[in-house]
Amino acid sequence: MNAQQNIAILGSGNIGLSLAKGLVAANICKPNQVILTRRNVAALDEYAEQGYQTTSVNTKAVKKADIVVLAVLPQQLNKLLDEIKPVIKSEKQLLVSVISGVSCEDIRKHLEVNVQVIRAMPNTAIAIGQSMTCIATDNGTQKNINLVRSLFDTVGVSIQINEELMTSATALCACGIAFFLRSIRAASQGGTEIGFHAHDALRMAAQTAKGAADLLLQLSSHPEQEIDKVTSPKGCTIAGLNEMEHNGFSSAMIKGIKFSAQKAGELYPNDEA
Ligand SMILES: NC(=O)C1=CN([C@@H]2O[C@H](COP(=O)(O)OP(=O)(O)OC[C@H]3O[C@@H](n4cnc5c(N)ncnc54)[C@H](OP(=O)(O)O)[C@@H]3O)[C@@H](O)[C@H]2O)C=CC1
Ligand SMILES: O=C(O)[C@@H]1CCC=N1
Repeated sequence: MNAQQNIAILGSGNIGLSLAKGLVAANICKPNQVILTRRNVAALDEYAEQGYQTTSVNTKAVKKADIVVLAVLPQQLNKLLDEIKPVIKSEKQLLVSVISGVSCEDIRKHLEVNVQVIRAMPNTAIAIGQSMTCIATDNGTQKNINLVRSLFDTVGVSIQINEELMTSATALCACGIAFFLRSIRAASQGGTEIGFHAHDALRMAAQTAKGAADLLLQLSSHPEQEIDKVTSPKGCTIAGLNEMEHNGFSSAMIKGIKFSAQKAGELYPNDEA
């Protein structure tokens, strides 16, 4: 982004603020180029103090912005689109939606404007530059796809996928953060049962999980290849692994991800009361 461009984040909650922090931390833009909105604007006071623009008036934010990020809940989207409809100009703004379960076409149909819409599915690790972000569009130009990918590449890794896979990407990557966090938490609880203080157990489990992920990412190897290096014959690793599998470890993760993806496809429309 150049110094004259602004990005509006409509719906500055968990993911909207994580995105804002990530973009500023990566030096993509200054806080004063980011316009944060939410209805309870007082909750954004600490961001206003840091130099971000804040407002509860979405139309004001859209008018100033080159890139408009939609980051409300699926059930809050229709009201938001009704509000910004009069100020969306197809030739001016690029819409980026991080909203789960809402297609580019759903958004254009509601706005009745042929604006470019690019979907991005990041996760909360975006705040520390470690997101896995999936990008999809049905009408974005290559130039704008490249722009959006370049934004998300500075705050993690992005890939472009077909739009029909976005609900699957939501489950695997966006919800996935929670699934891996819960497994680290479970490992730390096991660690406490076998003798470590809770804070030590959590740190040890988290660093071990990071090492496991980096083995795959840095060596481009397969999990089973790395597991084979850990499991000594008649050893304690295979004993522990098999006990976990007898209790449904892999099956629970697979079923959870499938259920999550199904739910992601059912989130919209379901307007907030
Ligand atoms: N959390 C995550 O890890 C991820 C979430 N997503 C998607 O991002 C979206 C947001 O999720 P999340 O950040 O968790 O949800 P949050 O509830 O934390 O954030 C939504 C924000 O939108 C604001 N909001 C609601 N209505 C309006 C409105 N009309 N105008 C302006 N702001 C509004 C709310 O504040 P207020 O009530 O004050 O208006 C709230 O701060 C969802 O669609 C979700 O599917 C995608 C990837 C990852
Ligand atoms: O739980 C949710 O619905 C959102 C979508 C992805 C992450 N959080």
